[in-house]
Amino acid sequence: MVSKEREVAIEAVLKACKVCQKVFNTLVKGETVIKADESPVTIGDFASQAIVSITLKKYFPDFKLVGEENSQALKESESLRKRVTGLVNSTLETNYSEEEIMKAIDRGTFEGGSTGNFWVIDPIDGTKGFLRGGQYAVCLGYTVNGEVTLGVLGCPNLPCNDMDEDGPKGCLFIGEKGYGAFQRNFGSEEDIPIHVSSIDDSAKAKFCESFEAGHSSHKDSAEIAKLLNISLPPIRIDSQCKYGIIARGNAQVYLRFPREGYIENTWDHAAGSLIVKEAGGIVCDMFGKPLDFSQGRKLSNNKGVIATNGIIHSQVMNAIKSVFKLNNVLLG
Ligand SMILES: Nc1ncnc2c1ncn2[C@@H]1O[C@H](COP(=O)(O)OS(=O)(=O)O)[C@@H](OP(=O)(O)O)[C@H]1O
Ligand SMILES: [Mg+2]
Ligand SMILES: [Mg+2]
Ligand SMILES: [Mg+2]
Repeated sequence: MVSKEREVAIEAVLKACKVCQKVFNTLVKGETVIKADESPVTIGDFASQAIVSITLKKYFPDFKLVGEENSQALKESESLRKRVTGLVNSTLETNYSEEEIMKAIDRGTFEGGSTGNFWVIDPIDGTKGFLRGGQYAVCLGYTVNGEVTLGVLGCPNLPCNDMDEDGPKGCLFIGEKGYGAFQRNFGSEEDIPIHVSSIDDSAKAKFCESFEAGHSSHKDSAEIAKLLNISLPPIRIDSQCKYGIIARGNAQVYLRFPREGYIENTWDHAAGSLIVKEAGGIVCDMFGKPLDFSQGRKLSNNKGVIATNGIIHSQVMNAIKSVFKLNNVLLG
């Protein structure tokens, strides 16, 4: 059975991907703003969040949305406001006012929590990757009583076939609780079932991690890979595309060890973690605890993220334990 939420999420993410691709080809200096946490946000992030919000409202007028972005920077800049409004209207073939666009973006201020139904949007995950022409993803999750039940990732720059850079690019990953995980290539309507890799020997495994060492310690992951006898170099890509490549079996392990004190945002993990689980994998934090999406806008009960193909999960967790013990870090 295909839920209405799933079809709407696919429509929203595809339209948002379209605007991101449009922005990448026309982005000029001054259309990127640096936020208080020093991360970048572009007119693409704002336009993408507005498009997802408007699309959700069309089908679910009372929807609630936890979104990464808000309209503050647009309130302060007429040129950004005009540009985002123009992008949304040209993509959706609509005629919304600047105020309506900002209101749509600000639907994303919902605080989340453990009850009721709400959506979770990262309009561009991997904004730095997006700016670099690398990997990024539009990530939309749906949460029921604190649990993610639907996830759609739109990955415009990801190769459709394995990691073949010379072949076609652009695909969606779709996961719905209890119904498995699928890949749909841009321009196609076929949902191809995907499954995690069946590799059971960690020495043959590949792992992936953040492109940015500041987002996840490359040094810790290299030590863990060594203990697991992994000899292949890591796949370093931005965004939740990492969950996508675990889900379809291009890599067996995703390691994420953020700096001390960093708490993950729900929108950085909601959609991707469900897709890996529905593809047969396991997702948890660095202590082995399941990701807890019931705590509001952040994963306050978790630290770091580990995703595996399931088969080698306990080997990976044991390697993590011994490396962090060696480094005198207390594991809870
Ligand atoms: N210090 C720190 N530590 C860990 N994670 C952080 C940190 N700062 C930001 N972020 C979040 O990381 C999101 C980018 O995803 P990745 O880290 O997987 O990709 S990459 O590092 O860009 O390769 C990125 O998502 P976007 O803001 O959507 O790009 C951030 O939410
Ligand atoms: Mg960001
Ligand atoms: Mg993000
Ligand atoms: Mg983002």
